[in-house]
Amino acid sequence: MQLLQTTDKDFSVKFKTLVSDRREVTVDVSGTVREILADVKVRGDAAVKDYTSRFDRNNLQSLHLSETFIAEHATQCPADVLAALEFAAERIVAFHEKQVPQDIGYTDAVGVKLGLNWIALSQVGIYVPGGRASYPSSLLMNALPAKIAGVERIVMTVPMPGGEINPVVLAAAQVAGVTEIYGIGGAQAIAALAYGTESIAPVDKIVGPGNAYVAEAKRQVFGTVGIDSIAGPSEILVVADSQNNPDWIAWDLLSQAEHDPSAQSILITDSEIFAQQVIKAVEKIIANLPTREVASASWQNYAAVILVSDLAESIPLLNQLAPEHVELCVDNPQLLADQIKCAGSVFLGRYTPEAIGDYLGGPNHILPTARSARFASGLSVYDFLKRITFLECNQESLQTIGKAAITLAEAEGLPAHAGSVSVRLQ
Ligand SMILES: NC(=O)c1ccc[n+]([C@@H]2O[C@H](COP(=O)([O-])OP(=O)(O)OC[C@H]3O[C@@H](n4cnc5c(N)ncnc54)[C@H](O)[C@@H]3O)[C@@H](O)[C@H]2O)c1
Ligand SMILES: N[C@H](CO)Cc1c[nH]c[nH+]1
Ligand SMILES: [Zn+2]
Repeated sequence: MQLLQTTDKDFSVKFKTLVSDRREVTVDVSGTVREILADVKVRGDAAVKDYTSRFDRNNLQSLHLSETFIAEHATQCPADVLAALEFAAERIVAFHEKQVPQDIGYTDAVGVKLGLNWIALSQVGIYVPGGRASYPSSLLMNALPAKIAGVERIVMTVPMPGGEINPVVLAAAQVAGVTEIYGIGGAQAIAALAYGTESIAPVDKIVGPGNAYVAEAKRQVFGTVGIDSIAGPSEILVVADSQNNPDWIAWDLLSQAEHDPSAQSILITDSEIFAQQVIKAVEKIIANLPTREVASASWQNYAAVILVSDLAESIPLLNQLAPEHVELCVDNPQLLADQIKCAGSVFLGRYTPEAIGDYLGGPNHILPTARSARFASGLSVYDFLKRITFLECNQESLQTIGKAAITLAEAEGLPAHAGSVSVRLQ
């Protein structure tokens, strides 16, 4: 891992490369994705099957996974794993149930009735990644908030590389009550959900994480359908002082690196000795780790240890990076946490490894990446709800507020607007 010091002359140039929001969106990916989307829009199931054969080495007869297939595979999930899924689901549900918002309804001082109702989306697509690893945890994080919001139709896609699926994914689907499942992934799955095919009816919104192809496909279908946020290749930024065990921090950095060659891991510390200890620990772990992504050159390009003279300096750097996950491994982490403006999710103290949040802390692990935490938030119940507002005047209240509306309509040069109010005032 490269070591950068904020006092170096070229620090700002090097830091800029870490901040680049183009890390996961190469021209190559957006061009490939555009072609896949256009092809699926025209050729439907046939195109989805072609790409699934090419990218997932899976020659599907049917995109849909039958009830029997799901049940047979789900029963292969070991009992201890099923119990852990159920435990995780309980914690995720408990946190997300607290998010359900209240409708608004009141009559104002002049007698106008006003209201705002939260309405669940009717049909959503949830993307469960499955290229390099399988993600039953992402299935729970996607589906449980949708269920709590009251979504009627939840359509899940999950790639099945080589025609295989981890039984734990299908057990998680049963825990979450997801039944409409298609064994497809990547941009072709996003296209099928957005445009529909012969065998998949289109949805209104697509949520969920995925690699650079999935993230780019969600960007490109936005407008045809809603999307949650860009939840692409994982990121972690650890702020740690020298009182930490370097091995613990090294594992934390690698926990996100192992997701993807485009993942990003950054440590900010105020101790050069500690920085060197963590770099060494990372190298030692990588040498013995079976996961290939962490050793890849592209991961190393986006990974760094930044040496600051005071940990207070970490805050402006962090807010610029807007990382998916932040760990604050310091005493009194709340002091730093209160100053964070841009991050997906924050983990406080030395005993809250980010991996706990990945599985069962409670908050959602589907979080904005590629600096989109500047304007977006993690998945929540709100993503599955929309709002409709209501307004009711009576003859008296229209008299009271109508004249100002006529004045504004005339000021905008829109006489029919003015007329539709004034005819009611006579
Ligand atoms: N930000 C979050 O909230 C969050 C949560 C969980 C996982 N993740 C991320 O999800 C991702 C999972 O990635 P994954 O690859 O394991 O699974 P994935 O399901 O996202 O991607 C697999 C699909 O990518 C497509 N693909 C692969 N190579 C391609 C190519 N050359 N051309 C066109 N399409 C291609 C294939 O269609 C394949 O089905 C990781 O990047 C991980 O960091 C993010
Ligand atoms: N760290 C991922 C989000 O970036 C979520 C995850 C699922 N399983 C393991 N990790
Ligand atoms: Zn993870």
